[in-house]
Amino acid sequence: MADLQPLNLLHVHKSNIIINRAHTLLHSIAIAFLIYYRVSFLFQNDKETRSTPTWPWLLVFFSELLLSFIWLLGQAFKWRRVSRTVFPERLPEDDKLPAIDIFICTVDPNREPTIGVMNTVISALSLDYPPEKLHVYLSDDGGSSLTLKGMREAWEFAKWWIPFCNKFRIQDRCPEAYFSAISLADDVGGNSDEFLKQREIIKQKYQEFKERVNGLKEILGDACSASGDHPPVVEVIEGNPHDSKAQVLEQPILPLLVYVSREKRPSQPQHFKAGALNALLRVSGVISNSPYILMLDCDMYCNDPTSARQAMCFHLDPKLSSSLAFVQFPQRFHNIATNDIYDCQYRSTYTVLWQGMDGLEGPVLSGTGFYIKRVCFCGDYVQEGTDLMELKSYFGPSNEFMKSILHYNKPNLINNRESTNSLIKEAKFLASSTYADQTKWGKDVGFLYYAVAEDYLTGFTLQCKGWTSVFHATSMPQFLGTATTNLNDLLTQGIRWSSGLMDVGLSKFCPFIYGPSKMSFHGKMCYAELSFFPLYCLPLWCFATVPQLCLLNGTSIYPEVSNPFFIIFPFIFMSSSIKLLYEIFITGGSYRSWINEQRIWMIKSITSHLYGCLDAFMKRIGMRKTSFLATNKVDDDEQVMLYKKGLIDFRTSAMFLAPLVTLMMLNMVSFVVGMARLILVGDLEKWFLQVSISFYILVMSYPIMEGILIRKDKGRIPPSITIFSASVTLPLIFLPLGSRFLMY
Ligand SMILES: O=c1ccn([C@@H]2O[C@H](COP(=O)(O)OP(=O)(O)O[C@H]3O[C@H](CO)[C@@H](O)[C@H](O)[C@H]3O)[C@@H](O)[C@H]2O)c(=O)[nH]1
Ligand SMILES: [Mn+2]
Repeated sequence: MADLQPLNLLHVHKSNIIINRAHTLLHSIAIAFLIYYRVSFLFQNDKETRSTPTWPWLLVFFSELLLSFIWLLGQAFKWRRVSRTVFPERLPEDDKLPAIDIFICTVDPNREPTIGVMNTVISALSLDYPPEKLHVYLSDDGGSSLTLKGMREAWEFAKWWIPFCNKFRIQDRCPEAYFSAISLADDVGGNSDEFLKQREIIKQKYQEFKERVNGLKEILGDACSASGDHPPVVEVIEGNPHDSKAQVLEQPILPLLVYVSREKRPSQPQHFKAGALNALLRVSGVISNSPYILMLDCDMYCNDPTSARQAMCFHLDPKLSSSLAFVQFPQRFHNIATNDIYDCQYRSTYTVLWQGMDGLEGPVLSGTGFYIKRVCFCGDYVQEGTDLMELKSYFGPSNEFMKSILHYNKPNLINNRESTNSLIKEAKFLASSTYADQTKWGKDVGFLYYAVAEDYLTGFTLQCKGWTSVFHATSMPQFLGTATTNLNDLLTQGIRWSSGLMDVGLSKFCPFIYGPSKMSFHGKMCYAELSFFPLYCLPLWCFATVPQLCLLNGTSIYPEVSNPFFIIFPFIFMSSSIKLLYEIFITGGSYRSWINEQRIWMIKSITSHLYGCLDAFMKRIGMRKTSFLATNKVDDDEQVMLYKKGLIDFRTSAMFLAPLVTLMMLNMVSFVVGMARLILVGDLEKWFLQVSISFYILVMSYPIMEGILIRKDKGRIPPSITIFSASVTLPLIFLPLGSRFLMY
């Protein structure tokens, strides 16, 4: 009887669907009126038209169309929002569960502190899953001896940590998080003497481990920094032979732990994270070859040890499993303040958008925190009767690797020293920088190399082939990462993402034209929205400049208050704002989230999305090369202090600050001039909308004004930027340009 009970349930959010569809309809009607108004104005031939310059009209109209188009694409996310429940207790016995390989990527110990990476490794080693079925691989793209030595230390500490977690059923299996948590009341161990005594011992061990890892950095000095020129290294971590076994009382069974650093040569393209993951796919193929793989960024530790079992509730569900490629868990972060000034929790992505896609073919592959089937990465090449030589031309020359893909579900575990040595030799060959030359790796096999948004692109092509995915979010986050908590990291990361997504949109992979595709039209709309949303930068730049410059030059580009079409504009604004507020409230946000999200959307569009789009266009015409600067995961005290106080840290480059400051000033000027007109001339009717836009932008720019005028801390806006904007960009570029160009 028991196996008739489902492993998971799907809940369709019916009332949400009704509200969303009704709103889409209403909002679309308003947009249709707006388009009618603009088009009929352009074709009018009366005196008024002739006296109004055409350029600003066209620019504003174009912006309205683009904004509406991206909005319309985004409605596909709202079409069918669903959520899921799992029943891990109904899973088969432990000995019937499939094996899992865990991949963790790191690249640079200076940007990604080793102790943090090791915490992720330890949390993965201690997942609540049969240890003989777990194999943890760490890819070190920097080839740093610090990471390798850190791993050996982590292994020693794990021998203490894992039995402790198992014995007292510790929930929080990331040691750093566990020992820095204030309340330990949730531990099953409670207050028993034995537990408290053990915890003290383990805490001491953790301190020593941490000191040793941090000490390594000093001992190794420069030798530990990341390099782009190093041979392949593959090492199975087995611990220190001098360490007497008697020290650890119960010798626990630990998962396999493997260090992999693929070969890198400056003359060879390395393809960043996608290249690292593909090397891991090959290496793990000949070592453990598990049918499922969990992928993690080095800062994403396992917060809920049961995530593997949760994922298996989908992968082992006979109704889903044949087409299911991956189970995606949300990216959540451990360092978010209550006032999330940078909107770095990606509330809308990991609630509204991914749940919406889950109601279609499934969410986008999100880089980290997903359990994926290994067979997905083989393309369609592994079929019965395919010639071995042909297979080698797709997958490369290794015989061992061929065996692994042809028997993908037969684990190839290490058993004796001799075979271990030959396996390691083969693994190094598979991790060499030329192994995949002239093969299908990166094109059809493994992670695709075409864009730096390798996760989005790879997941997209999988779904085009008919694979599906599942999204599962619970109130207890399965994984926790480090969010960017300063403007510089946020905007730098934003450039990479928007450039990577635009790369896809501008290529043959553009969701609307790529085929043959088994994806639904709604699914394509979602993918298209994600790859084109950086284009929001164009309308946002336009709305921040054109109405203002027109106001300064006495040109009205919106209907007067008495015009029947006037009402469309406030209606569209209110309708989208109220809808956003509704979504924020049903997903646990507040008014403050609304302001933060709107503000960060504006700041990112004006800066990183613009630069990201430019970067993508320049790569397209061959003027720039792809790059991937790993996000900084080290924070300094000043930055943390500013973040906790809810103050934006403006210590970033002028490239980001100058546009923000200049646009704020332009809006200030136009607002003041507009108000003066209202008072002196009294033509409120005519200027109401243009003045309101400036007012709204000024309200949203409050932190910028504060950063210029009020703040005295290190993170304020440097006076040089303010002076530069006030004396060069605004009076010498914007104002003259605006008066010349926009008046035709
Ligand atoms: O050449 C590289 C560059 C990066 N990484 C690793 O890739 C991961 C993600 O890099 P990070 O700098 O943290 O990028 P984010 O922008 O925070 O990452 C998001 O965006 C990436 C795509 O741009 C996805 O791959 C990530 O999973 C997703 O979390 C990290 O573990 C890095 O160590 C490598 O292994 N090799
Ligand atoms: Mn990251």
